[in-house]
Amino acid sequence: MVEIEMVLKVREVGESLDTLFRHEDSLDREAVLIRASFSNVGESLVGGLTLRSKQAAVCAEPSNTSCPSATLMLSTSPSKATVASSHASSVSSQPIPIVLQEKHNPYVTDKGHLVTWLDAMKAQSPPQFHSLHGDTPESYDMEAAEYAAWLKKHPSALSMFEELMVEAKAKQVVVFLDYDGTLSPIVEDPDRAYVSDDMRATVKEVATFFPTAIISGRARPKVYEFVQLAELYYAGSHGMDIMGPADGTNGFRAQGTQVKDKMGHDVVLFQPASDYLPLIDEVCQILSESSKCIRGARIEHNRFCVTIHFRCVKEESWGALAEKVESVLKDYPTLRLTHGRKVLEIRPAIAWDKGKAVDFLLSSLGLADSSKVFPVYIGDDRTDEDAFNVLNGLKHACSILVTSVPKETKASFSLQDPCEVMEFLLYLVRWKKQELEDQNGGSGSFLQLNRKETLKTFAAASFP
Ligand SMILES: O=P(O)(O)OC[C@H]1O[C@H](O[C@H]2O[C@H](CO)[C@@H](O)[C@H](O)[C@H]2O)[C@H](O)[C@@H](O)[C@@H]1O
Repeated sequence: MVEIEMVLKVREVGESLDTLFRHEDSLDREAVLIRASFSNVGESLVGGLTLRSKQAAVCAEPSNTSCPSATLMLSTSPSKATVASSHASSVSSQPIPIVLQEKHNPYVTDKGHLVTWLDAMKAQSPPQFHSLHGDTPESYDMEAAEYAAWLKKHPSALSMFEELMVEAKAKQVVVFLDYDGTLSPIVEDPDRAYVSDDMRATVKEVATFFPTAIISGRARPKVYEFVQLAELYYAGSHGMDIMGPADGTNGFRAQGTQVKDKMGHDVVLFQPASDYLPLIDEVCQILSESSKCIRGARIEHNRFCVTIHFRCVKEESWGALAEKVESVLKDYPTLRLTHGRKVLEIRPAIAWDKGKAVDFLLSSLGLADSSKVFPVYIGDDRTDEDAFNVLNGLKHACSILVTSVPKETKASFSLQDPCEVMEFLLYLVRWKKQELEDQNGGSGSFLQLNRKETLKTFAAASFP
């Protein structure tokens, strides 16, 4: 079978590929299209490329060496165009769709308004609550009132704990945790976003009772370096790099390719965007060079994504940084831009995100029956909204946003900061212990028995 490398461009065409080939004016493009046409359009195969219909909404362009090698499946409409990497197909029969997007700049926000990247950078960096309203007693009252109103829609997961656990009773609780801003506090230097020893011990205990995964935008090895708990599942690069213990935890074992980690342990691995690695390396290198002149800018290689930090960049230079990012990204149509807390992020334009990672982990752990499972997801960032969305589609689940200011979110509940996250996790552990005790003939209210003790532990927690 002939291997063809190409960039996939999805577009709506109302005519057959045969017609499209004839009308193409670019020589290069014709060359590829002729190669495609020789295969006879219509459920045929060209070098890993399946053309399912004459009404295909796809045209392929010749690649340069930086393009991901193609293991592509095309279908009849842009919304169905799919790309499947060899890794993905080994554990998932569903090909992963390509994300269709508007031009890189300006782009469409969730609300459908066209905004420039700069506006988006400002929007994701709202001033702290106090500076929004000034520093007068009235402004404090106003903020308190706004927060109280918001809390009615997204109540504290701590105050709702007992009600929540009524729903969780007799179900398998699965815990999904974001890293930055959830397990560790937000700090200026991403390399110093440590998790406290108390938080580590808490997560370790959580994992002894429930299958537990950390789903982060960071490179998976970096999260592992911070957390250092081998019993967890780790999904790095926004879920594009999933690893878990091969022997499973709590009797649950995720599917994936079995490999050995650096220490020689057997682990399972699932990397739906592995074809993109060379491309991401290249973009990371270019951006690291081109952003050198912008003081405070920092480029972080997150394996399957590139993160551009602007937390330490003066606001007057944000536009210049956005321009640098745009000028690089326009040459890479198979990559897309998202954003988080004072970061822009470049990632493969495949429909894979933290929500898909949650879905994947649940089904690969054999926990896809939503009537028997109670997933809990805790996260603080825009990228966690994809996971909240998935949980909202399940029968029983608990989605929690970590924030101390009102924010637009799909999460049902809230916690203020990592300290409260730890308190909630301790509640979970104690609830489980109580449940096991009750099964053995004990009784009593979890909160009555444990609240004082929990708060004591929580107060002793330190976050560097
Ligand atoms: O999905 P997450 O685990 O929340 O990771 C998202 C990004 O987190 C990190 O950046 C954020 O935390 C930094 C350290 O506190 C902070 O300096 C930065 O402004 C935040 O956006 C991480 O460095 C990124 O690579 C992750 O994508």
